[in-house]
Amino acid sequence: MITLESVSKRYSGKFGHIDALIDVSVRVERSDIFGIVGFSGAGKSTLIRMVNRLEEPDSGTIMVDGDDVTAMTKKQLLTSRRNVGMVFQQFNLLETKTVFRNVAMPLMLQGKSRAEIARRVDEVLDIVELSDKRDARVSQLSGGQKQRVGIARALATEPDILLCDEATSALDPKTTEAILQLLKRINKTMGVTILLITHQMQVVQRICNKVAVMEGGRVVEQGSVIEVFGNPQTATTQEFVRTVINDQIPEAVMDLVKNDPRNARIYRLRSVGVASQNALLSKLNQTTGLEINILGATIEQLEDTVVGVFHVQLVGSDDAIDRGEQHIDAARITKEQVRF
Ligand SMILES: Nc1ncnc2c1ncn2[C@@H]1O[C@H](COP(=O)(O)OP(=O)(O)OP(=O)(O)O)[C@@H](O)[C@H]1O
Repeated sequence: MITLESVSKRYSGKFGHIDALIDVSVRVERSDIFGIVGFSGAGKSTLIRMVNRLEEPDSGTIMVDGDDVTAMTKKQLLTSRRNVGMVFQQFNLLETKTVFRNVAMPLMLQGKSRAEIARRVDEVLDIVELSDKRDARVSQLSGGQKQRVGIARALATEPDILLCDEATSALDPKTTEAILQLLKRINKTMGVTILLITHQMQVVQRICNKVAVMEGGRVVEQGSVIEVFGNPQTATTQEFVRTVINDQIPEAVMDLVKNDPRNARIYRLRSVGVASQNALLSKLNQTTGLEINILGATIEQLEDTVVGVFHVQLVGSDDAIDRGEQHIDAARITKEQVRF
């Protein structure tokens, strides 16, 4: 549905150049909620702006719904943009105009009739649950209500794709959650594909099914949210995942372990689904006779499953611990020895 293939973009200026995107390839399927996460300056905004050609790539191709965006004429591009709604962090609304007027704007630009505009605006205001504010001025609304207007405006032209540029970054946690649930409902009930950029992993955890992690203009990791959260490969991804799933052993626990004179090893285990983890630990104990101490555990829900990080101390002979390791590998649980 949206495919970026080997896209690169360099900004040049007085002080040299910046490679904002380096050989970026991303594939968003129909009905995905695809999150792009990264620290400031990673290239997220540049990437999302490529999809409706607010930015021109230096090289690579960008396909939206089978059409090559980079090869479009101005007229074709205008038509294509109607199919791609955009939601902004700072809302980008006309503050002194009414909610109705703001949402009507893209339809007016399309030359729709007054009756058609009124019908569609009422329809989308109902979707974002803001019908009672139809005639209020935007300046009188709260941040969350403003973002609902922004989403209604983006949906007015009945797009198949919604691009969200840090859509919840200016909102408090409760309002963020309400807006995220609204986006999820729009995705599920209307089948709208959502591509969003964020620096908050919580946003990805709450609503995305796929994620790409960006760093220094490159996509360093991408996949299903469960794959990436369950087994983050790069240091940057691990840092982001850690903001949602704590994978550190509490210091006080570590101190106790350090002073334990017995032969032992500590492992960080990552698993998808709790059942597998629980079964493994009891099996380990039964078959190897190891003493197993859980030093910490974090379990977080992702989509319809859970991802867990467990720290376990295996106490016993080296031979028994080696056999324990084999059981862990056989259970397809990702393990990493924690050294101190
Ligand atoms: N128009 C521009 N001219 C020059 N450099 C730019 C321009 N736009 C972006 N950049 C640079 O390109 C890099 C990527 O910027 P981009 O805005 O895409 O990152 P980002 O991940 O969206 O960051 P943030 O979360 O802070 O918005 C940065 O180093 C930025 O300074």
